[in-house]
Amino acid sequence: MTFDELDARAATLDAAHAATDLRERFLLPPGTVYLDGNSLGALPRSVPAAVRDAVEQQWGHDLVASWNTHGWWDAPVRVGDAIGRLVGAAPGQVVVGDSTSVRLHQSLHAAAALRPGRSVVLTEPGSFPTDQYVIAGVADQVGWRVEHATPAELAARLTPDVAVVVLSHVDYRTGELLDLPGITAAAHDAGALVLWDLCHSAGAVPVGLDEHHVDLAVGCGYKYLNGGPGAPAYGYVAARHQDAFVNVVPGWHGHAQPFAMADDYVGAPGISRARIGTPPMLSLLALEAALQAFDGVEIGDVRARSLSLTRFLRDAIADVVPGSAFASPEADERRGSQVALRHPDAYGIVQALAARGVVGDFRTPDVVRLGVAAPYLTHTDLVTAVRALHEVLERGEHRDPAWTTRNAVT
Ligand SMILES: Cc1ncc(COP(=O)(O)O)c(C=O)c1O
Ligand SMILES: Nc1c(O)cccc1C(=O)C[C@H](N)C(=O)O
Repeated sequence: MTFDELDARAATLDAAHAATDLRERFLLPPGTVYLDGNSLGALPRSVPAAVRDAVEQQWGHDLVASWNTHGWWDAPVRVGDAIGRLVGAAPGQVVVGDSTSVRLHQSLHAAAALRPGRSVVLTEPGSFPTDQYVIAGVADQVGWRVEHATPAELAARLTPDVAVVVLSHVDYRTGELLDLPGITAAAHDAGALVLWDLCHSAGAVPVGLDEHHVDLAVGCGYKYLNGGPGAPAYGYVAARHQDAFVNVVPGWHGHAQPFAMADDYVGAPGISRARIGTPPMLSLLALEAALQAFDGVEIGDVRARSLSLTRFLRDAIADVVPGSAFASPEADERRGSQVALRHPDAYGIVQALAARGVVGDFRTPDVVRLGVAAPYLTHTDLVTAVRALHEVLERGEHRDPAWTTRNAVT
């Protein structure tokens, strides 16, 4: 296809998907094609005024009364319910606060308490580093052995000593989407629990936590949920596990009667039991405002748009850069919301693209990661990105010596 033909095809697809074009709900710099919403989501238009109000009115004027008058105390569960709608969890099962790493640590300890006598945590090789570190750390603390299995090997490795299976719903590097319903059911057949990391799927892919009887899940607020840098994470505890949920960090916000200031810990009923300490209120309120970008939108419709965009991007790259080595799966049902390419000069490509206003990211050792946050991207944006990629490669911009020094954060 020529670029003129790609432009025409993009225009047709954009018209067909006009109902899910939510670009107006975001503030993005003009001239930028932002393909890194799977690292830091874009700024929703609803956020600045909400943060200003939280700072000036709620904190600055109403002061400590805001814990009651502005609903600060209940925010972790209220915002949890809003996230729950996007990941298929009925109200009262998601709590917001702390980082994904902390929520993972907490959930793993809870899993150990729910499956006493079992000695293995089964996970995948090559998952996001924090997941690997936290799994190893908790395994040391509770006396588990860590075993690794690829998704294809999982079924055979589900022996009766497995306490919990911990997986990323979408792989951060390749964008591979795992079969959450099938794996969850297989784990349950073996008597194990499942704990899903939803960082790269929440807000982009339907998850169906309740529908598929997931036990525990965690995720961050700053990628496809657009909560901003350092947005608090969330944890899901299925209602059926809440009474037996042991909170390894039993902070006072999770106490049944926090203002009784009791000497002994008694966990609150329901999901509040998973609360820890004072949440980062400003960030939590920013996340709550950010979630308004999904108001009136079904996640299935976001997914349909995302699939059209990633399919179009993949096909266009294959067309324009023959021989492209894709790391992300071709089949729609196995691809999350990103297109990842392997290239020996991946770092230089990402830098050269950024110099042209096309922001993706590099993941070691050789991955160009193009995240596709469907609400604020169009097929036409993607032609701009592919045109830039074509020109970078044709002109050798990716081999510019300026790109040999790697930045600390990419
Ligand atoms: C799969 C996955 N898990 C966890 C994290 C992050 O954990 P934390 O929020 O603790 O930095 C990320 C991204 O940073 C991630 O991609
Ligand atoms: N959480 C991040 C951070 O604190 C600094 C820089 C990047 C991030 C990210 O979210 C990276 C992201 N999880 C990834 O998939 O690579």
